[in-house]
Amino acid sequence: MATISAERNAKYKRILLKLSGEALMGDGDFGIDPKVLDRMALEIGQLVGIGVQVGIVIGGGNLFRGAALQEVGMERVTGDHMGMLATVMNGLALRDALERSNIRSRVMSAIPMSGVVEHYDRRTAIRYLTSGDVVIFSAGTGNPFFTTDSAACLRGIEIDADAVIKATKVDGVYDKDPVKFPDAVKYDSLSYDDALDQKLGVMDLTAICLVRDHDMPVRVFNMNKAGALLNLVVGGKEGTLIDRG
Ligand SMILES: Nc1ncnc2c1ncn2[C@@H]1O[C@H](COP(=O)(O)OP(=O)(O)OP(=O)(O)O)[C@@H](O)[C@H]1O
Ligand SMILES: O=c1ccn([C@@H]2O[C@H](COP(=O)(O)O)[C@@H](O)[C@H]2O)c(=O)[nH]1
Repeated sequence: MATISAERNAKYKRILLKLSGEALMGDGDFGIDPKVLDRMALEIGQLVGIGVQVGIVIGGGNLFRGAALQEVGMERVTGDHMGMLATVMNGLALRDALERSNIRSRVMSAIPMSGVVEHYDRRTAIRYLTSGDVVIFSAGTGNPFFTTDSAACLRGIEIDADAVIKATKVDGVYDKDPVKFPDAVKYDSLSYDDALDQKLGVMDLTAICLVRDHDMPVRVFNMNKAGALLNLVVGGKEGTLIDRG
């Protein structure tokens, strides 16, 4: 059967996919573009179709970020709470798009929100993944002063994923921010220690320390490139690999 042979060929059997909240805006500057969500659902469905187990952490940068709210005068912890709630809204929107594409999915939240989404429980999440459901882990780590990159690495380690796959707007990790510096040079791979020493801004340093300490590989790729997610999951060369080198 095609599905079984593709599953055998997949390099990763279980992944933690980190989706940028900002990317959900599409061409807008706030909120959610339904076309972007539908495209994400299609690409996630391709993974499920070849038997890959998919956990997702979604960011909140399209709605609120605690640090930005603090800059305009709000107390930081309140701002972070708003940022985490933003990721729950994004998670609900993604679940809706997945289910419209007939992809079974669940939203779990690190902050209890009875009647809206399930409270995060690791063993239940692993059970859902094993049965083929996509699990969206929302509300970050549940704690202020963290980011969803850290949440993605944390959940990736907890669910024993084969890799954390960070979907972003750039096509990998560069020696400096490629959005600001057109002469930035891309890495095909680099070590955790290099990423930390060079303070590369593609992921926060807390997240990189966590994956380094648990030897969890991270791949950064451009989610606007059609087919890239499937390609990297079956072992194609996409983006940048961060590992122990
Ligand atoms: N050395 C670097 N290599 C690649 N990208 C970098 C680097 N330094 C900074 N960046 C920036 O990091 C961004 C990637 O982070 P991204 O916006 O996807 O994550 P995020 O802020 O965690 O997402 P969100 O909060 O929207 O969920 C890129 O758009 C790029 O501009
Ligand atoms: O564990 C967490 C995760 C996130 N936050 C807050 O949410 C926003 C949105 O997350 P992004 O990673 O920036 O997309 C973040 O800026 C924090 O304010 C949090 O407090 N704890």
